[in-house]
Amino acid sequence: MIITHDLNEFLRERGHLDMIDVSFVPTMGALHEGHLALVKKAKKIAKHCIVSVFVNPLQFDQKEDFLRYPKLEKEDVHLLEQNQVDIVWFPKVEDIYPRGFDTRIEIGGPALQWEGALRKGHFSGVATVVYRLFSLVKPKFACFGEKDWQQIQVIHRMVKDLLLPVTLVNVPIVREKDGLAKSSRNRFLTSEERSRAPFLYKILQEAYLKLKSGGNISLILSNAIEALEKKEFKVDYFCAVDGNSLQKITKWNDNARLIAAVKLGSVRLLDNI
Ligand SMILES: Nc1ncnc2c1ncn2[C@@H]1O[C@H](COP(=O)(O)OP(=O)(O)OP(=O)(O)O)[C@@H](O)[C@H]1O
Ligand SMILES: CC(C)(CO)[C@@H](O)C(=O)[O-]
Ligand code: BAL
Repeated sequence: MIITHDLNEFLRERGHLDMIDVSFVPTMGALHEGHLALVKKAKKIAKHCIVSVFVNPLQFDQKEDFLRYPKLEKEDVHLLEQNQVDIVWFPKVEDIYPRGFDTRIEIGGPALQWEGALRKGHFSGVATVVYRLFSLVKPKFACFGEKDWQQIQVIHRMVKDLLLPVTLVNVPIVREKDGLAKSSRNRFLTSEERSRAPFLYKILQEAYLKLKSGGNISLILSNAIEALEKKEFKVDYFCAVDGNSLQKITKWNDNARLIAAVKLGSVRLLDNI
């Protein structure tokens, strides 16, 4: 496995794979089984797999969130080595945003609500970094996790609208045994919060089953929110939406998605079903 922090070295090594199928997994590091599911999928669909590890400053609206984002380079390299990745690239900030860089990608539609409304500039930061990474990596395939459902829809919109020559592949959510969606930020839960955290998925599942069997959407959602608040989750949103446009729906259907973001202590949990 090639491990590089140097853009020129990365491009040289990438050049050696140029004529061959390459899949790409962009990450922010502190890798766990969720990321590894993306890597495994990437390895299945293409001959070579490239992983990037870059904590993108542009997508953080809270400085403290950026500063405390876990950095575990040695452990990440070890996990990727075990999974036989071809290249792991740790870009430097100046490689992604060189002096004078002054472009932002702004996406409408699926980026406007939920995470987009609550985290100012977040999806513009995500889209801009993903576009830059795609330009440098030139992958045939790129894998993204369904844990960040809205992010996937935003990136699909960008790829479609800007005619990017990449095929996006979605990977289902990987969960802990108790149902909590794996996430790098889970490590910041206290042990008491960690034991309460799976309640979010439990409530999502219960609401989903009721919605699927034709129950009243607004009643089911308000009961779910009430149950979460009773357990002292601060609910940012818990909503039934169209799975692609992320617009609220009033009637459950086959393309619907239940999405949620809640705060538990200092951690924001994202999940969907
Ligand atoms: N539990 C999971 N199941 C499937 N995919 C996941 C999971 N966790 C993260 N991913 C995916 O891995 C990619 C990189 O995500 P990222 O590095 O931000 O990790 P993360 O665990 O989501 O961290 P955090 O949400 O705390 O920022 C994204 O496509 C994300 O959706
Ligand atoms: C796609 C991504 C790597 C862009 O920084 C990030 O948003 C993430 O880890 O989901
Ligand atoms: N995993 C999504 C990226 C973020 O929360 O910043």
